[in-house]
Amino acid sequence: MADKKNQLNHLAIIMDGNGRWATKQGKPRIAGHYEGMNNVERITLAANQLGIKVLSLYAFSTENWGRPKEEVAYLMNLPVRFFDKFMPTLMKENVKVNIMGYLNELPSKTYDVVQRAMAETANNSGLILNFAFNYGSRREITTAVKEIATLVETGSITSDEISEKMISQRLMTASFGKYSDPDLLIRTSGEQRISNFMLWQLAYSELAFSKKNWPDFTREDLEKFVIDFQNRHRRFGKV
Ligand SMILES: CCc1cc(N2CCCCCC2)n2ncc(-c3ccc(F)cc3)c2n1
Repeated sequence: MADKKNQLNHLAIIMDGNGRWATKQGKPRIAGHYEGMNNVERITLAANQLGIKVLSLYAFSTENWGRPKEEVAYLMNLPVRFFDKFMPTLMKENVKVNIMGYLNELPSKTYDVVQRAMAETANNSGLILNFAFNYGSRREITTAVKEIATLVETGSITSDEISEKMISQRLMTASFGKYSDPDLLIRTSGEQRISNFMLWQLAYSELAFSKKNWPDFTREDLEKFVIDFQNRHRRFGKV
């Protein structure tokens, strides 16, 4: 009997190669970020039509603050431009926006627009578009460990009661329930690194890499990766 196809419920993407895309076009790096933003919309709609339930996109890591301040300033305004341009489409396609990260560290204008986007789409029941924004996985796990250590210190729980489930429930993906862990991670640009993205959640995820830079990654590319994933034999640590 043929293996049954894997169900792709949660797709994660590290959207890399935007600066390189721009350089190849003889344009400034920020032109790559802008085109990368437009591609977020294209791939979000494609993922929604493919029946994917959660799409996690690594937009800005806690390490990205070290980039040139002009570039950071441009990036901090991208969410404003994204929602100005795409919120009507997101609402029409019933997409629910979630932002995971240390949002209280964002500039107030950026913070306000991401909070408004989550509020406006809160009742949508389609694909969850989950932006990792000022997010870092080691910091996320460390925060969960500290919370659990406090529970032990105060006698609320014993250390024997600490479990993987207890840690998972204290991560920023807890609200996704059975879809909290990506089934597949795609990274574009040819780089093959995880870069402190969803380290706990990716424990059993399939990994795939595209040599294309993010702005060039198309719906057709996505469909090929989805078909490849469906035909993989997933092991979850077993033979
Ligand atoms: C601030 C980092 C950043 C970079 C970025 N780029 C640039 C680099 C990555 C490739 C995609 C385009 N995008 N694209 C959408 C957003 C976005 C983030 C949050 C949100 F609520 C709505 C939109 C975005 N954010």
